[in-house]
Order: sequence, then C-alpha cells, then structure tokens
Amino acid sequence: MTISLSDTGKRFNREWIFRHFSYQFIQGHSYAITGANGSGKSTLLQVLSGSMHFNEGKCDWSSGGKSIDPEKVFQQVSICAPYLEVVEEMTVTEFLDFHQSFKSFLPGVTTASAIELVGLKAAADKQIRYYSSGMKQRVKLAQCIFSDTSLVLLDEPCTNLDLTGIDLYNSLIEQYGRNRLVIVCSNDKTEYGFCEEIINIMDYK
Ligand SMILES: Nc1ncnc2c1ncn2[C@@H]1O[C@H](COP(=O)(O)OP(=O)(O)OP(=O)(O)O)[C@@H](O)[C@H]1O
Repeated sequence: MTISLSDTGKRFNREWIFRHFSYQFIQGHSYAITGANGSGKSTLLQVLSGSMHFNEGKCDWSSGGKSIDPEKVFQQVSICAPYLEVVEEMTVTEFLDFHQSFKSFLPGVTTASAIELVGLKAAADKQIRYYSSGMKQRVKLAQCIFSDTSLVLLDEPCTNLDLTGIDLYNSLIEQYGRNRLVIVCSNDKTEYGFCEEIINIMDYK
C-alpha cells in the first residue's frame, strides 16, 4: 500500500487542523507523526485510515500501482488507538475470534497463539472487563498487529504498558511490521524509536 497526500487539509468548523500536507507513505517503511497535544496527530491518522473526510487537496491509496477505492481502504487497515474500544463482555478468546469473522489474522497466527504472544494466556477465559488497563492495551495491540493488513496505524500504542509490555510491543513490530506500512502517532520515542521517518504535524499549520 502507498498513501499519497497532495496539498491535503482538514478542518473542524473554521479551525484548520493541518493544511498543505503533501507526503507519500510507502509500504515497507515506518513513519512517526509527532506534535503537541491537540495538534492533529490522531486526526491525520484517521484521514490516512480512510475513515475521516478531509476538506481540501487529495489523498490516494494504491497497491501494486493500482488505485484502491477509498470505500474499500478499511479492508487493508489495522488500527490501535485510545478511542477504539474492545468488547468488554467477551473473553479475549471470544473477542479475537469475533474480530476474525471480519478480518483474518496473518498466516500462521491463531487466536490461541496471539493470546500467548501478548502474554494473556493465563487470563484467556476472563471477561475483558476484569482486565487491567495494560492488559486491555495488549488485547488492542494483538487485534491490530496480528490482523492480515498492509497498513498498521498505531496511536499512542504503549499507553498503560509496563516495561515488559513496551519490550513486547517493540518485538512484535520488529517481527510482524516488516513489509507493511507502519505509522505511529506519538511524542514518546519508546513508541516510535524504530520509525525511519519523523513528521511533525506542526509543520503543516
Ligand atoms: N470531531 C471533532 N470535532 C471538532 N474538533 C475536533 C474533533 N476531533 C478533534 N478535534 C480537534 O482537533 C484538534 C486536533 O485533535 P487531535 O485529537 O487530532 O490531536 P492530537 O495531536 O492527536 O492530540 P493528543 O496528543 O492530545 O492525542 C484538537 O483541537 C481537537 O479538539
């Protein structure tokens, strides 16, 4: 997947969040979007995911030189973000099985192996509502990283994670992020240290 933005701008009411944003995000590379609180990182990520309209310029998604219908971009997107919820009434096993009825996991990854990889095996049959905030974040990361998509969008991915969780995140990205397009929104280097390109949203005001 390649995402090409040309003079793209997004505003809420009269306030421009970013403007004149021209950039190309290319599969096989990793990018960090940085900037102060409220500067528009999450907004840009949602535009890149195809789930939010923009107000000027262009945003094109393509794969293998062929344009992707904006209505179908979601099929290629995995996202982990603080504003996305998990189904708390389910166990992690039920939740990841349910998720795979919409989006399958990467070849070779099963619900059981995903749960084990994120260190939740002992809590696999517990309802997610009884999980700690760090355990819930591990569920969100599993759902995002193990989905078989070309675009991985991570908004503050280490929220609530302990040091072991941060190490786990980095090793999952190392192992499963290769050959995909990975974009991280963060101001914390422990979350985006692996990224090859750093974009400061403040440069597009
Ligand atoms: N749906 C919305 N309607 C109106 N304004 C919005 C909406 N969503 C976001 N905003 C505004 O857009 C601006 C950018 O918000 P955004 O969440 O993208 O920032 P951010 O850089 O991700 O912030 P943070 O670092 O705090 O997560 C903020 O001023 C916010 O209030």
